[in-house]
Amino acid sequence: MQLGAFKISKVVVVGDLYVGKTSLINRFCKDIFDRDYKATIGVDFEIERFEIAGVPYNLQIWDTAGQEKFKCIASAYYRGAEVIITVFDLADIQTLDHTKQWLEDALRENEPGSTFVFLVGTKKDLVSDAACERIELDAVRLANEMQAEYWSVSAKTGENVKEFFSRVAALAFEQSMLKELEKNIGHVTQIGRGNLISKSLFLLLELFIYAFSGGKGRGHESNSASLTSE
Ligand SMILES: Nc1nc2c(ncn2[C@@H]2O[C@H](COP(=O)(O)OP(=O)(O)OP(=O)(O)O)[C@@H](O)[C@H]2O)c(=O)[nH]1
Repeated sequence: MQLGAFKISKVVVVGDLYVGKTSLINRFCKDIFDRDYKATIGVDFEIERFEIAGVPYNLQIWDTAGQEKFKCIASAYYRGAEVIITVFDLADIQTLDHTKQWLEDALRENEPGSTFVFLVGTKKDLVSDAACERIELDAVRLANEMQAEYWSVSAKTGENVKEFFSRVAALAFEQSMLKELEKNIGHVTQIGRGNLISKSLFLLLELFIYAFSGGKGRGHESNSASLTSE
């Protein structure tokens, strides 16, 4: 199967300084947590490898600087994002107010309707369950306005981090397949005698049959797809 065309998706992580963007990425990609703060200068990125339904698939995760003075460097990397993750600190409610602006800046560099948006509250370990629930009322309302999916996580304890990125990978993978399908919708392949079927549709069907007949990747599983992070 020729699946090379959709094997990488770009994910851009934005938000105020000190909200925990680097820590979130490091917990997921390296399974580490550093309590010392080192500001991101400009941008940085990690590539995380998955296997979805037996297909190798990569997420290129861009960590951007929250500091104002680096904003113009970081914004040069927003283009071509399939996923935008807007991050705020559950223990610093002001950072939630700034997420809309971060999202607008990131969306400006991308085609309308071409990105999945997530709103993520970090440092869940620093707030009580009751406080978290109160903040989440506002966060979910804002997420609806932003047409984003809301998640709360802790890079320190690791709570929800794998689950969150599994969801990101599953949605990005699905989006890549649909894009591939749209691109090739005109190209038809003859299957057997007389049956015409889009090559990509055929490919998709093959993939789904494989996925749902137990052809799962190795390693941890998410709610929505079987993923292996290598
Ligand atoms: N308790 C706790 N502290 C966290 C968590 N995530 C990040 N931190 C701390 O918050 C501080 C800032 O984290 P960073 O990940 O560097 O923040 P950032 O958003 O990447 O910051 P910039 O690079 O300046 O944009 C660090 O001291 C981290 O240790 C968390 O989930 N829980």
